[in-house]
Amino acid sequence: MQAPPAASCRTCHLKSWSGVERCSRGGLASTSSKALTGTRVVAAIRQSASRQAGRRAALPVVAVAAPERPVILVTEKLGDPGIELLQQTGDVETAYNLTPEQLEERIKTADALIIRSATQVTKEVFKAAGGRLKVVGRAGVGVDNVDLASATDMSRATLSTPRTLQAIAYYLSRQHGCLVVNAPTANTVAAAEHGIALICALSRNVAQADASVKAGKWERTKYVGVSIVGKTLAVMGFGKVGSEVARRGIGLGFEKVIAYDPYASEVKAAALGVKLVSWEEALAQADFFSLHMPQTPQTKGMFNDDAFGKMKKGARIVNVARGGVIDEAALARALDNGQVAQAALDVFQKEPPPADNPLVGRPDVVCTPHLGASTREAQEGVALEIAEAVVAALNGELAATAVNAPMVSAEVLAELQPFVALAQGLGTAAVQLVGSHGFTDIHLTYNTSRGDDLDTRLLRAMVIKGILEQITTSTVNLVNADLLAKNRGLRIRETFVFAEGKEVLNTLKVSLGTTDTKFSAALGQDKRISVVGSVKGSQSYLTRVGTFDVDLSLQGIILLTRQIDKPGVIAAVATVLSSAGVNISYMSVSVTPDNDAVMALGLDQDPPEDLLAQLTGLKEITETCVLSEKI
Ligand SMILES: NC(=O)C1=CN([C@@H]2O[C@H](COP(=O)(O)OP(=O)(O)OC[C@H]3O[C@@H](n4cnc5c(N)ncnc54)[C@H](O)[C@@H]3O)[C@@H](O)[C@H]2O)C=CC1
Ligand SMILES: O=C(O)C(=O)COP(=O)(O)O
Repeated sequence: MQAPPAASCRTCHLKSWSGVERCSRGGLASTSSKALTGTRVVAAIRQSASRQAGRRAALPVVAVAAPERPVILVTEKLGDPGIELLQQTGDVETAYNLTPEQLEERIKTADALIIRSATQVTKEVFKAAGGRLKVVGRAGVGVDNVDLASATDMSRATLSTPRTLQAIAYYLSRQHGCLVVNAPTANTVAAAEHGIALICALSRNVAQADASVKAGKWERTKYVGVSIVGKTLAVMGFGKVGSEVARRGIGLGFEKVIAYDPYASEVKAAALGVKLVSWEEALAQADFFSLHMPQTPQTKGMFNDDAFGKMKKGARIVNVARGGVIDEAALARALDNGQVAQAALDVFQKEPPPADNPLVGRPDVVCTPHLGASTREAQEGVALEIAEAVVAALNGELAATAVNAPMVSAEVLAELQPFVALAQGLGTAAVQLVGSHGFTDIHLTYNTSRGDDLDTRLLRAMVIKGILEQITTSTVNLVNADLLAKNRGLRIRETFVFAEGKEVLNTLKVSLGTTDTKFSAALGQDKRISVVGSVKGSQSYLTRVGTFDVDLSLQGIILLTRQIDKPGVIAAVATVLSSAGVNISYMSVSVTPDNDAVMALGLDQDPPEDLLAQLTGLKEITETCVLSEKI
């Protein structure tokens, strides 16, 4: 078979032979843009000589003839400036309110798809696209309606990457597949303004009073409100939107604006005059709650019976984030018993909410139909932001907001592949050791034979991914990792410890700048949270937590216990676990000369809360911490 056409990289001008691949120096080959103006790159797999010989090898793509202009399908209302920009590049087709079946039909002839929050881009949609779809543009922040794994799988299915790269390809997304890009900043202010609008509407019964007047009534005593002055506002989730709400809350006259966000920077909060507090403090102190955390496994249903029960009686709640962070049935109960006085909801567990939603019909609940991002200005902003990103993606360029962009050259991928899971696992483990006050910076120490020649972009990105994806909606990749960390006020420092031998990486240490930890043994001598790991065989291992040596695979669930080393303690822990039916797959114990010990146990399942309480109830156990799945 003939080699595909050569093309030169825009960055380094070296010849590249793949239309959408990066060259070895990280630049993009220029055939992809050419391909989209004159030909279309399709995922035709070229069998290499070595594959025919029974081995798998790197498989380039081939350019074939295709229509001149790409087809861009827009399935939700997009601002005119965005449409105009897209029309300069491709044929724009708008088709709103498609059923899933209609979308699956239309997608077959699309090169790009632009959506907002209502279009579900499922596995079936990617399958139906048959490899033609190159980019999905989300005109807004949340990409929870896009099946990112399927965007990934699609490219794997069509391009079958070499076996040794599959794991890394899974993490980092494709060189040849469907990109997903979003517009994460242009609607921040709009969402914050909507939060403020709902706070005001709630405190003065604006919506209910309006409906009453329009119904011919004049109920002045029924709609007496409450003042904002003298009250405390708790901003729950102090990211882009939350911090803008806090800034505006201070201007509105709230006596105190506090924020709960275990991962936010205290410096950033203090600069806005906001005090970061713990979850319990926020619940106990606030009169108004404004929710701005993403929906993640950790935040799902976090406003439940227990949380409402800890609030001041008569608290008011506004949710412009995601419906799933509130347990809707629990909120209805809290409203029934007066624990919560009123709520204003822009988002719902299911949208549009079904007829039996327990909140929508209530007079003490104000609802808007997911309008947070719906201002003219924000929609123009996201339309332009997403159009630019989609055009760039169609031209084979990287967008800073790419959610699954091409990453690094195949050579670097291959070399660093064993360490990718390690870097992400250490980031995930480290952040789970942080207490409620967060951390200020990340320090990475590479013990490597390459010294400072080691290309750390990928590993650094994976550590940041491990950390940030536990705490934000952002999807982290090589392109945006440093920017996302910087935006959160996180400083990153890297140190190289030169090692003898040929190992690319002997150990990686991730240390977070804080003394606030859920597990004090995780603090190193420098009083920072630190974890160290290495790769043995192809497995990632956690080898040190704070000053304690451990030896445990970084997969699955890890239980850390700190204890006084005495005969019988290990057996007592094992007995508690086994009596609860929790299987221990592996165990390592590290003891200091003064009998201070840390035990690391690999568990087959998450230990229930009461089991941890039982463990800390044992006289010799001083603390416990669980590093959960997704490591
Ligand atoms: N209603 C609407 O139309 C809109 C809704 N949104 C939603 O608003 C939310 C926030 O968006 P951004 O501020 O842009 O995201 P962001 O990623 O900038 O901020 C999210 C913040 O939540 C914090 N967080 C994570 N886990 C937490 C936890 N367990 N407890 C407390 N805080 C936690 C993170 O540390 C981060 O600071 C997202 O869910 C987004 O989808 C955004 C725009 C419009
Ligand atoms: O950007 C977000 O996350 C939003 O929730 C806005 O959704 P929308 O674009 O208005 O459907």
